[in-house]
Amino acid sequence: MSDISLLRAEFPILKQTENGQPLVYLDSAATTQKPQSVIDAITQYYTQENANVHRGVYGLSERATEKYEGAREKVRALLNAKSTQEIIFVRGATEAINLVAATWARDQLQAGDEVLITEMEHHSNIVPWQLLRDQLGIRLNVLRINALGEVCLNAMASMLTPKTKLVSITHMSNALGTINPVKEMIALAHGVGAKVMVDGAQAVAHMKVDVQDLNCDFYAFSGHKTYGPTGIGVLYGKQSLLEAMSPYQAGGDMIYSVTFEKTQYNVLPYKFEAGTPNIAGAIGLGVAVDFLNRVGQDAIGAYEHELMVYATEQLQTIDGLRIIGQAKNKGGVVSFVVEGVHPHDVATLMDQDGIAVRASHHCAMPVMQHFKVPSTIRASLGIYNNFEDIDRLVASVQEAIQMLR
Ligand SMILES: Cc1ncc(COP(=O)(O)O)c(CN[C@@H]2CONC2=O)c1O
Repeated sequence: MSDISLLRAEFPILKQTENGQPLVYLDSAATTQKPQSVIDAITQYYTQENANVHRGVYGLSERATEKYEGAREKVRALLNAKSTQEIIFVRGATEAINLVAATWARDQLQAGDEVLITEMEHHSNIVPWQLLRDQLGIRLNVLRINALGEVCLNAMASMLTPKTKLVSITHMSNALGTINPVKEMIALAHGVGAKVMVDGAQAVAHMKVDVQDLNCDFYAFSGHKTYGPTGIGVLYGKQSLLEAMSPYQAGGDMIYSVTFEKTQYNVLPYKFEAGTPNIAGAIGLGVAVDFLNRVGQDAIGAYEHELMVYATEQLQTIDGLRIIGQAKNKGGVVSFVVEGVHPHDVATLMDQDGIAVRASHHCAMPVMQHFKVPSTIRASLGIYNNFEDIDRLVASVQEAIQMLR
């Protein structure tokens, strides 16, 4: 692992204080902080390279297009996709999932067909399928989690039927930290002919993702959770599926020719990229990919795992504190509740100590229902966190509890 103190120095926001204390940022599952290289790339685009892409026949536009499409190639390589035609730029994981629901699913699913999700999904991988259930009459089946926050492959196999047409699963839970055995889950789903969408929002910044090795049909992630800017994300899709899918949004750039009688759509990936894209965001994402490649996704995940284990051990010494989510295979997320005090009150007091944690249902209300809690306090890790951050977290939790009890 690269020198953490040198890596921390690349993140300007970490130099500031919060309520007079050095900031301890422990909400990377919500959004990661941005390295100076990403910030500089966006500034450089707007100060030296700004032009619309794909259509200009002048140097500025050609350079902007080169940067934009260069970012797409970086993402292709990061995911080990076969072709840049399989890399669609969207706003984030939410839009990626909604795009599949609005196109592939609406094209392919009919009343009585089944979609399988897990109990640990983020709302962005629950509600789109509920909308289709209510509109198309499909069945939405839910693979339950156990007391540790894990799914069971045997239980999944027993829920798959010839009517299961889509399995949509998170790679890593934002609320629990559970890392799912997605490769095995994909193989099980393909065994009954179902396609598989993987929500990778919490995975790409923490582990190497190889979409060909996984053999997933779709894979989604958000740039802002991978040290990139907000408003840019990626949908990977197998080219054969994307070719057959109806367009998602209609307008400029997604067309080849338009008459009032008929429109011929553009080739991939542009068929799914209507209108002026988030050019600066994509360029920023490309530089974030450079950062991930320089530090190493698996190295980041391994370091965060060490911090997570240390944080769990330290927090568990606190009377009345219960860790929510104790999967054997777990990423850099520690969710917990404390008997007799509300998560929001604890997090609010922790903010006074300069500690930034999330107190919420984390857009995973079914997970909260499963564990019978209204919300949790969640500390989620990034490459810039260190063991001192964990010590300050634990001390601040202890102090907040004493004040509240
Ligand atoms: C597993 C998962 N899927 C999808 C999303 C949606 O991503 P976008 O908001 O980028 O479209 C999130 C967001 N995570 C939330 C956002 O804030 N805190 C969280 O844990 C997520 O954690």
